[in-house]
Amino acid sequence: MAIVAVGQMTSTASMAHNLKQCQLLVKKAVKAGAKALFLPEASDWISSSPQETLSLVKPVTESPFVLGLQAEAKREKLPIHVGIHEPGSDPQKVKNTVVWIDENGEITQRYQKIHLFDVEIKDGPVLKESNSVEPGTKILPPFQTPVGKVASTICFDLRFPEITLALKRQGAEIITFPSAFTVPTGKDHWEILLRARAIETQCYVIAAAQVGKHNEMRTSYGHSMIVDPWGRILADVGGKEDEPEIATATIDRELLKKIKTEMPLLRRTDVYPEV
Ligand SMILES: O=C(O)CNC(=O)[C@H](CS)NC(=O)CCC(=O)C(=O)O
Repeated sequence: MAIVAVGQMTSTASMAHNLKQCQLLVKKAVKAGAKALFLPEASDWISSSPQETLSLVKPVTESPFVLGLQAEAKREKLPIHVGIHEPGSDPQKVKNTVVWIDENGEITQRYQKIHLFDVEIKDGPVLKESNSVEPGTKILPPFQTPVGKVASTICFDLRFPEITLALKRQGAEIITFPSAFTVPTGKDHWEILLRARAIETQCYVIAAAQVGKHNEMRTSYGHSMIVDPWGRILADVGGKEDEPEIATATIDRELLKKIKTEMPLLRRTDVYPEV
């Protein structure tokens, strides 16, 4: 049994401001007795243009945001899972990644978002993530942590059950979706997708989300959530842009085992292909 914390915030283009918000979330997580803190996609910044993003991006070893969070993790002995940007192999592009910073402040895992958010919704969001982001090409195998076996995905990946089913097959216990969901898609899809992923994988789902107004062009839906392997919502931070907030829940290894034993989801790979 371990307590986990999910953190919600409103990143802007100021890395210093965003680090301050994360430091507050670390403080709250430590106070709540959490053994790991999960932060949103693009916690380091949300910009208003690809040009701005390119002007901000730095390798992790030179990013004041990442270095600052590593120091927090080390000081508090608190692992942190956080969404950031990293330089792409093409100098005109960045990587949208999530890293695991362990309790010693070391980056020990890294996943690069594989599905990019390119949408043109009438009267809704028009976003072309692939203009500035280079897609990842690999699933990161679930990794052991003090709170259980964690599997990383990012935001729009949530809509592709293939990745989460693959992670389930590789032994995931906790599937994470650090996100910055738009308001129109969030209000109709966010909760149902998170609960569906939890139910079909029989895993805990931890989804840290950006909330509120980042700039003139971007607003996020919020509702950071922790869902149990039966699909029940254990925590929901809500949709208000206030001061950075956390919610916590307890990861129960026995419940993971119980649900898998009581309702084995045996695949018919003789009928359809295994993903
Ligand atoms: O731009 C950054 O720096 C951070 N990245 C994001 O905010 C990404 C790409 S624009 N957002 C999403 O994937 C939202 C998905 C979504 O809202 C849905 O699937 O409905």
